[in-house]
Amino acid sequence: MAKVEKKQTSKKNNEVLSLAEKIKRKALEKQQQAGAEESAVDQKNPASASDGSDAVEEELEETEDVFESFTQLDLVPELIEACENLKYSKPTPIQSKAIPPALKGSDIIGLAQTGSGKTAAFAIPILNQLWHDQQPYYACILAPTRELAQQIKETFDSLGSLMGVRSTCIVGGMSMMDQARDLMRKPHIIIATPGRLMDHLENTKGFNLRKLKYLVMDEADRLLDMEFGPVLDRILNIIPTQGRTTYLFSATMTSKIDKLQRASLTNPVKCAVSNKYQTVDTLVQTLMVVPGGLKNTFLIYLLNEFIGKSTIVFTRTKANAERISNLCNLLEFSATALHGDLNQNQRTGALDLFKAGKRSILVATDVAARGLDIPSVDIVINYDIPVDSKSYIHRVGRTARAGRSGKSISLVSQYDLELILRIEDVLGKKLPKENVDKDAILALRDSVDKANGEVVMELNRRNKEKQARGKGRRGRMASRDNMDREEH
Ligand SMILES: Nc1ncnc2c1ncn2[C@@H]1O[C@H](COP(=O)(O)OP(=O)(O)OP(=O)(O)O)[C@@H](O)[C@H]1O
Repeated sequence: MAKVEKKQTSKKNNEVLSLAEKIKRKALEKQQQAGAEESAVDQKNPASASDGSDAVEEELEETEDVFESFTQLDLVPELIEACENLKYSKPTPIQSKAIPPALKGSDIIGLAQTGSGKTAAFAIPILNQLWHDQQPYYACILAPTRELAQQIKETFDSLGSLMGVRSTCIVGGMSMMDQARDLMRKPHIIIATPGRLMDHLENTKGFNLRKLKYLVMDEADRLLDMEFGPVLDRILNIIPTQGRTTYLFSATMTSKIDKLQRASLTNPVKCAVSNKYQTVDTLVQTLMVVPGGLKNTFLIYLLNEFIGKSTIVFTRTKANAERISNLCNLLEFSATALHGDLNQNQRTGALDLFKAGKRSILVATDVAARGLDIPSVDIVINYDIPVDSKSYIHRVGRTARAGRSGKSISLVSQYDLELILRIEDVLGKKLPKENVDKDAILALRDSVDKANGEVVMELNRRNKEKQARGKGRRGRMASRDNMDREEH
């Protein structure tokens, strides 16, 4: 019996694989017909893909604080050398704006587009001061997701590599015991997600932040929103206000005074490089209007068009991320999924595979929307349009970072029209429509639908198995530790 089932499954798999071949061949033929030349022109001159409606951009705020090198910034030599080692030839605009007042001891509200070097803008002044005043638990950096916290730690470690800086990452999903041991080693810098930090403040003997000198909220608008609010208030109540410097950084900042007051800033200096929800000029953003029931087909068509490019596909739900990732793999695109239903090892593993180029497609929920810096990402596809316009800004900001070019395409169904209008409103421009060959897309429909059916069946089977084993996560979902999932 088992053998028959296995044979049938393998027959089905073969069928789907040959369909995959067919899909790829068709799309490649189409691509060749369209001519490689055209796409080369678009890549060299990304603006040519837009309809020109985005030509008028509001002027950026004054650029008087421009520094041509880090040596002009009055930093300790160890930091200047670390910047050189990282190939940072000169400060980015937000670094030029934020570092001088930060070195003078001001609280800072830093606003600049995605990928513009905000992490170093707050890390450099902290490390510079730490050099003069080495103390354990000197600075605490809060971030909304575990992966972002880990990445910020890596930036502190490389910038502080010549200074003997000790840092530790305190995030959910990892062993409390190991983290308590790391905290007992008295690191200078703690990078944490709020829920897990609070757990340690309450439960880890000998750990407190009474002498904290710097508090940074990266992705501050997210940390100050409803979901993180209560735990953040508790953290802010515990740590000292006297003698503490506070930095808030984000690409999208709340202007609500009550929210900012919550962070108890003292005469903050506003360092804004972008003066509204702004995306970078090197990013080409388009949309595709997708007729009902054709989203998967449009997506597979696009992935074929961009075959070999490093792509992030964003979905609204964990289930969609899992399904799309499986669909891609069944059709022989190399994909991996990143969402909050995976355990931390799986999450880290998926991200590592994608970063190392071992998978060219990352299918993710908004857990990957903010902060992640993967310079190789060429394309962002919004399979589902985000409900929150800010999320759109952060998602598309995973490409076109640090002056590179990149492209984002949003798949817009009839139900998303209002959302996309809101996003266009926030961006202050219309998103041009992608030119598509509808016949070429429709030719893929049956094959993609069939493959999707296979995937849905398989995932249902796995879910039933999981339920039978009683491994539902529902009970754990509500816990504070899972707040850094960044999913609703
Ligand atoms: N002065 C510099 N010169 C060159 N590259 C830099 C400089 N400062 C930072 N970078 C690089 O720019 C990239 C983006 O930096 P970072 O991740 O800090 O951006 P961000 O502004 O925090 O983006 P996001 O809003 O998406 O979190 C990183 O790869 C970083 O190493």
